[in-house]
Amino acid sequence: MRATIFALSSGGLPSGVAVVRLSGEGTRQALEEMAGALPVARQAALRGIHNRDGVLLDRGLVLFFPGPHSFTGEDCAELHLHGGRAVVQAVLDALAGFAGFRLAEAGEFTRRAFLNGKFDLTEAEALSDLIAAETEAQRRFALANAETRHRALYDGWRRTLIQARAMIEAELDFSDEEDVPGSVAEQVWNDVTALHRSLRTHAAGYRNAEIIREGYRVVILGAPNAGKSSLLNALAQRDIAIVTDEPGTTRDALETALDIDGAKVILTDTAGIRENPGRVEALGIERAISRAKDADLILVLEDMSAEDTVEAPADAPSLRVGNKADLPAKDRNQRDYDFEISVKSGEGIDALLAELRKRVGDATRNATEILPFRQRHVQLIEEAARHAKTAIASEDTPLELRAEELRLSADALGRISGSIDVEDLLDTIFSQFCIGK
Ligand SMILES: Nc1nc2c(ncn2[C@@H]2O[C@H](COP(=O)(O)OP(=O)(O)OP(=O)(O)O)[C@@H](O)[C@H]2O)c(=O)[nH]1
Ligand SMILES: [K+]
Ligand SMILES: [Mg+2]
Repeated sequence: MRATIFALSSGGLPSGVAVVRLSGEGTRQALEEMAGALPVARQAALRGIHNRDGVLLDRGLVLFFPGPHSFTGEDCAELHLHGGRAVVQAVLDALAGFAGFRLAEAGEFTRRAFLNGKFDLTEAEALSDLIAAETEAQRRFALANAETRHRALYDGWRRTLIQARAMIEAELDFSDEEDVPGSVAEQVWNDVTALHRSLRTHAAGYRNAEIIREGYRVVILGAPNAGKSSLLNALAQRDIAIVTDEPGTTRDALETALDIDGAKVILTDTAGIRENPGRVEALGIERAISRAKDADLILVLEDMSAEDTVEAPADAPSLRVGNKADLPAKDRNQRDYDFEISVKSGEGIDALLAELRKRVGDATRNATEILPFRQRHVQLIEEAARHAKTAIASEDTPLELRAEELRLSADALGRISGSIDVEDLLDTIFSQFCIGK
């Protein structure tokens, strides 16, 4: 018999209310013994909750969700307790005393729901994202993904591949006969070629999903004393980085997360870049350059009252920002800035922020599009694309082998949403969930 699992499903204690969730065959027995008779299905009942020796542990709401119409598909229950540590511990201890009961592992409720066909893998992953969501864009994206839209897309593509393979196999079966229409194969390869293109485009959308889920990365780069740390503090509206008039103050990359119009932005302050740095500083500069290479936007900051300049790494999107507009400028007409600001007086900061807003908004606008949103998805899409490509490209290869490539391509797509066997993936996927989910 499969264990009955239980866990505290609500957040940290103490809290106003704590919800302990159960799932499995033993659920009825536990409710009967701990809370008297079983409550009416899906209706909250106020009950005394006892341990197995009949000692009252708490009074709270008890809900019973008989399977299969429950979250996991099994018999489930919720105990809404007073959110004290001792209350919750006593109830968990009592539950652990039933034969065949144990604490749920991370993501185990959702895993059971998946195994019982309550939703597919991408939906399950989206639920985990919904719980992790901190910004509006993350919430919207996760909620839109917690529908069958990924499966619908991938299953549609799989059908195309399966159809193509069927046509090729039909052609093989009839190849001795004279009246096989020769254009069939051509149409099939056109379809697969179009599909291959769609797979590549879809895979490329991952970067957008990453920006929504992980944040839009802005890196501030510049010579020592340009005012990088001052700018970070100004944009974050908090004193996060140390500011002094000593060049080389910041030695290491320093990150902070901002919420800009509902989107997550990771702002990174870096060590000032200069020739002949000290040993620690040199490491900091290396790190600054490596962060800048991964950035969605680099703010190249320059002290307009000083001589030092820094070049942004090629092909990274960047803005040239001149700082210290409050001071007399040095041969300024030779320099060309996108923005001139003074962190000290606040001049120009709003305009810079407006530009940031616009760029972040553009990058996260497609939070409602269907994008791959896990590295896992991209790997499988790329695998599918590779097999499709091999099938298309290898004209000299026997048709049987090309048909096999189409099957492999379809299978890779099927593994994304779990339409085909994914047993081997489940441990990795669900272990990233939280306990009680
Ligand atoms: N006058 C003036 N001074 C500024 C302005 N912005 C920053 N400063 C000053 O410039 C000095 C250096 O500022 P930081 O923010 O530490 O510069 P940084 O680029 O982080 O420097 P490092 O970490 O050493 O590379 C400090 O004394 C700041 O107060 C500004 O807009 N105007
Ligand atoms: K400094
Ligand atoms: Mg600094």
